[in-house]
This record gives sequence, structure tokens and C-alpha cells, in this order.
Amino acid sequence: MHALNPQAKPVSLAERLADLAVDALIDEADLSPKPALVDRRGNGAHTDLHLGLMHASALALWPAFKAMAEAATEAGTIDLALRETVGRIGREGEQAMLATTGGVNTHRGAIWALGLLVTAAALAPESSGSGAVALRAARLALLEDRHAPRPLSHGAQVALRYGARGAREEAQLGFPAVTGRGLPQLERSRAAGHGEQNARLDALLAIMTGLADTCVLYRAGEPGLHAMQRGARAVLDGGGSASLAGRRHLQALDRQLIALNASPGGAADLLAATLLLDRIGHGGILQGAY
Ligand SMILES: CC(C)(COP(=O)(O)OP(=O)(O)OC[C@H]1O[C@@H](n2cnc3c(N)ncnc32)[C@H](O[C@H]2O[C@H](COP(=O)(O)OP(=O)(O)OP(=O)(O)O)[C@@H](O)[C@H]2O)[C@@H]1O)[C@@H](O)C(=O)NCCC(=O)NCCS
Ligand SMILES: Nc1ncnc2[nH]cnc12
Repeated sequence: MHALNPQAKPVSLAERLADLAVDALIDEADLSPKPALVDRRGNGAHTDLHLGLMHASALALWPAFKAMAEAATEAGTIDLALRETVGRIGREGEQAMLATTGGVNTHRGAIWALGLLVTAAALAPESSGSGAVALRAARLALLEDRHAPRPLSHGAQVALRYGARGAREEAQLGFPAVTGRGLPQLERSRAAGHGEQNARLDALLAIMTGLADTCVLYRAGEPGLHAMQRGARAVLDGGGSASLAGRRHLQALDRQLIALNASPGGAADLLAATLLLDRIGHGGILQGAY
């Protein structure tokens, strides 16, 4: 019940999780200055994306995230039926995204990552630590959806060419870029008093230091990927985005990745996943729910 409005309808767990997922996507898009990505300053390395489109896309995904969480509550267990239901809802979410953006791929990877995490969180809301949620999401991702089409996506092309592990494997391994890099760096930079926006930038950079981002590989090959990983490491080693030296490295990285047309879209999705798990783990799942 709302303190000022006793008539207000209580928010369900599924609605709360959908709110958290959309918030995470909007916070990721707004975070600035991100190297070569869409942010408040501009379009980075993209010609077909802009901030308004990222916001509209995020909002269009709310019903899909809610439906995934509801499916999880109903199923109550991780099995093939839930995996295939969530796969169908994910594909419907992709259609909603494309209808909203006029056919531009804004959040395909995010639907996958955040969709699995929302489903995993709804399965056991009392066990909402980031490790536990990521592990349940991994168990779900390991199940083979028999109805999923296997197009020769950018990720699939890059896997064939470079043997790179992409979005599917990241989820199946329990999101190591999020639990092993993004979240610990977010905590470290917060604890150092770097401010929330800098802490989020540092989390993104930590993810970039080790990720095989298939967007970067597709657009700029291995030289692009190495530039991303080395440049992100230089920012963190220089003191992070809150420091003057770190900011100089960040500016150089932005220029270099734009020149290479190397947009780290996969890392951006995993930053959104980091922000979502951070909020779920800090009790956000229960605030206002039920
Ligand atoms: C299993 C799927 C994720 C499909 O995976 P696959 O690798 O085959 O497909 P892609 O279409 O390449 O999409 C993967 C997207 O994941 C992001 N990503 C990249 N690397 C990683 C990584 N190492 N770890 C995690 N995530 C990663 C990335 O998404 C972002 O980039 C998108 C823009 O990329 P791209 O389309 O390549 O676009 P551009 O370079 O801009 O090219 P142009 O379009 O301009 O030509 C952007 O959307 C970001 O989100 C990758 O793109 C999964 O999608 C799947 O099977 N879905 C079916 C539904 C389902 O089962 N859902 C389950 C429940 S949710
Ligand atoms: N901010 C962003 N810019 C470009 N691609 C993205 N994919 C997800 N978030 C993105």
C-alpha cells in the first residue's frame, strides 16, 4: 500500500523486476562518457543509434521482462519448458524492440542477458545474491531451446572466424564478466569514494579489459578487440575515471575506438546486467513489491 495513496495498486514481483531491468538499461545508456558507445554526448561509433532510441527501446522491453518473471514464478523450477517459454518471450521482445526502433538492433544482447537474470531472480526471490542469481541464469542458459533459430548472426560469424566465446557462453558460464569484473570494480570504486557515475564507468572498463566482445570483433577484428582491452586497462591502471590521468586515457580510448569503428555493445549490455544484479542484491527486488 502507498503511504499517500491507499488506493494505489501494489506492484507485483514481476513488475518490480521489469522496472529494475528497464532502469538498468536506461542508466547504462545515460552513463557518460562511455568509449565509442551511445551516451549523453552523442552516438559514439554508431550511425543508426542515438540516446532517444536507446531509451525507447529499453521501455519497449518492459512487457517482455515482466512476462519472463511471471513465467518463472509460475514454473517455480529450472527446466526445458521454462527455457523454451523464456526463449519465445525473448524473441517476442526482439520483435517489440525492432518495431520500436524501425529495425535497428539496440538491445539484442541485453534482452538475452537481462532476460535470463530477471527470470533467475524471480525463480527464488529470497535468494537474490548476485552469485546465486547468475548461477540460476547459467543453468537456464545451458538448456537448449529447440525452437530457437540459429541465424548466421554477427556473433556466430565471429565465433567461426576467431573461435571467440560470445553472449551465449558468457551466460552459460554464469556471467563471469559481471560477477568477476563488473560488480567487484563497482564496489571498489564506490568504496574509494569515486562517485557513482565514475564507479559505473570503472565497472564498464573492468568488463572491457577481458571480454571477447563480438560487436567489436565483428566491426574491427582482433586489433579492435586488443585496443579495447588494453585501453580499458590503461584507464584503470591510471587511477580510474575519477582521476585526471584515468580521464586522459579514457578520452584517448574513445577516440581510438571510434577511429576503428569498434563499439563495445556487448560490454555495455553487461554493464546493464551489473547494475541490475547490484540492485537486486541490495534488496531492490523487494522494495515496493507484492
Ligand atoms: C544467444 C543470443 C545472445 C544470440 O547470440 P549470437 O552471438 O548468435 O548473436 P548476436 O546477434 O551477435 O548477438 C549477441 C549480442 O550480445 C552482445 N554481446 C556481444 N559480445 C558479448 C559477450 N562476449 N558477452 C555478452 N554479450 C555480448 C551484443 O549485443 C549488443 O550489441 C548489439 C549490436 O550488435 P550488432 O548486431 O553486431 O550490431 P552492429 O555492430 O551495430 O551492426 P549493424 O547492425 O550496425 O550492422 C546491441 O544489440 C547490443 O545489445 C551482441 O550483439 C540471443 O540473442 C538469442 O538466442 N536470442 C533468442 C531469444 C532467446 O532465446 N532469448 C532467451 C531468453 S532472454
Ligand atoms: N550505449 C550503447 N551504445 C551502443 N550500443 C549499445 N548496446 C547496448 N548499449 C549500447
